[in-house]
Amino acid sequence: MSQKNKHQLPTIKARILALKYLPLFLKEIWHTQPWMTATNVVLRLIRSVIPFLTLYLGKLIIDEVVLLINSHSTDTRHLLALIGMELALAMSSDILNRMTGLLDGLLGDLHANRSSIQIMQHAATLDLTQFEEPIFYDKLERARQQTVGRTALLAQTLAQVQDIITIGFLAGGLAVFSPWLILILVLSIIPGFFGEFYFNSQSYALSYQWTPQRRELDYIRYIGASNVYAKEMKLFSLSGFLTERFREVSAAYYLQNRKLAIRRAVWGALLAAVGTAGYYGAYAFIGIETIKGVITIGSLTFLAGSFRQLKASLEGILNRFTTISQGTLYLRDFFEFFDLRPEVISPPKPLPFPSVIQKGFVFENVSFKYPGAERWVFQNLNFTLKAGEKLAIVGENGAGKTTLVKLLTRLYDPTEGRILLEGRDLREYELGELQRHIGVIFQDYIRLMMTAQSNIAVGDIDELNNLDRIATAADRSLASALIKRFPDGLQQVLGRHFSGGVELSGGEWQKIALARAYMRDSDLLILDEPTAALDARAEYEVFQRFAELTKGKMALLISHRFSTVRMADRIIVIENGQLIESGSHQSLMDNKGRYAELFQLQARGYL
Ligand SMILES: Nc1ncnc2c1ncn2[C@@H]1O[C@H](COP(=O)(O)OP(=O)(O)OP(=O)(O)O)[C@@H](O)[C@H]1O
Repeated sequence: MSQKNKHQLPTIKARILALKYLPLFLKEIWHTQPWMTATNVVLRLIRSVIPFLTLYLGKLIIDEVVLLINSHSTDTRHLLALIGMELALAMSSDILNRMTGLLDGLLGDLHANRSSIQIMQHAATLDLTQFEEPIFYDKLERARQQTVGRTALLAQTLAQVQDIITIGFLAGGLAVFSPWLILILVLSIIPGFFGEFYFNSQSYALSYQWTPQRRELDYIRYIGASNVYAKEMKLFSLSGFLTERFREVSAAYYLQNRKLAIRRAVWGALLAAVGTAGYYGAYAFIGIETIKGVITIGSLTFLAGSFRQLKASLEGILNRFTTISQGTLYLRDFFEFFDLRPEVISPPKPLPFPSVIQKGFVFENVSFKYPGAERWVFQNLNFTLKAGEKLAIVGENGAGKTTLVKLLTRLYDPTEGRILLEGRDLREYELGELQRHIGVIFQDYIRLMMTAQSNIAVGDIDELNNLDRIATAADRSLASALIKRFPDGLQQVLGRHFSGGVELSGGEWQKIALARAYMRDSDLLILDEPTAALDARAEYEVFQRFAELTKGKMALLISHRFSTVRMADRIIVIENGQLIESGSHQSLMDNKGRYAELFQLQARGYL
């Protein structure tokens, strides 16, 4: 796979460094729900003492039984008291396990919800440019995908703390008897630990390297099963093409994964055998010491039990350490995603948006190329969008019409030159305020598979529940006739994505989208191909209303339809990144330049 970037692989050092994200993560968890986190920690602390107490009680019980047998006594009160205590411990242990499990689950769910919201909120602050970079998407994908992984990480980290305390007690008990046992113990688990650490690194590396392919698989899965593409999938018989690509990529990933899984299983078995041998070595040693009379039978069970428990806990800790350090690498992706900062931002002391626009917008020597692209979309573009003017932009496909809208709304900033509003650079205004004062309906407007009400309210989402306003907007865009036909009126779910939804035609969707423009009382209204899908009558009506409703306001129209374009006060023609003509429909026709040529072409096409 060509996209495998070896140099991007996280090194051991990177993994250790990534541990620094753990405290940040715990802080996140704490903020998710402080009382739940605190209760969880306290319960785990209590739980961590129980194994030691249980083993010690076991020793006391066996010694008591031996004593009773040897002394031929029938006074079992002490024995029963001890057994009762062990019973109480066993029950508390179970209850504590269930409670911590419950809290882990609840906290995990809360954290997953919280972080999903944080990811969406942060993504919304980022630049459009960032969304166009595959590396950004990979990072976002890893941050998003690991939501479940982070939930597990929480349980693992808390269990780790619990086991470390348990180990402290058990190791104390063993050390009192013989420090050698501790040494045997450590030696028997170290090989297994390194094995786990190594294989976990490999598996993270694999999943890291394959993020682009996994994204591609998700994408193919989506296209292959999407209602949006179903008709083309059928008519172009794309299913075979897509499944073949899916098979190819998924099989390659499977093979890599399988190789690793097999190596992991084989080495895991060998290294575990070393650990088991260590345990039985220690067992033999304790057994011999008991026969020699150095320790009691109760101590034999206590030590053997402690040893077994210690081994299990230590293995747990070491294995968990590798899982946690792997988890922290994903945390790194998560926190790095939040470290991404947008570049298109408001200045520290922004200008207030002008209450009345008098001079309009001026493009001053604006040159622009998309980040990473070679080709200039504009070079030294100069024009003015005057106050109160309705300006249409004409240009062939790819001339840069939509790009111009993106620059006006500061989705991008010019590469060179500047755009002025009332004589001041757009970058001096507060970004959010600027964008709120401009209403844009893009060519590829968002089609929410939600109610008609929500779809129209997109134009000013704060007015979601203002039904009067929504109904008026629908009236103005001719969407109201459509809504009357819906069984659920404004509550009708649009699109076929969810049950009960109705699908709309292209023109019907466009009427809904146009209603958004009337939701906002914007100073500048931009319609990018607003009527492309409308029939001739609807187009005529839409524009009649549009002219009335935007009287005195600025509007920018982008259209390939000259019947639309000619309604504008002024038309500019863009070609090869330059403005080549500008004027009213009549003056441009009289000019007999490019506009007149394109107009004639279209007119002939209609004949
Ligand atoms: N995000 C992007 N990254 C890189 N290049 C882009 C991007 N978006 C558009 N372009 C390029 O910029 C040029 C202008 O695109 P734009 O969408 O502004 O054209 P347009 O005039 O609106 O075209 P159309 O009439 O087809 O809608 C095109 O050559 C296009 O390939």
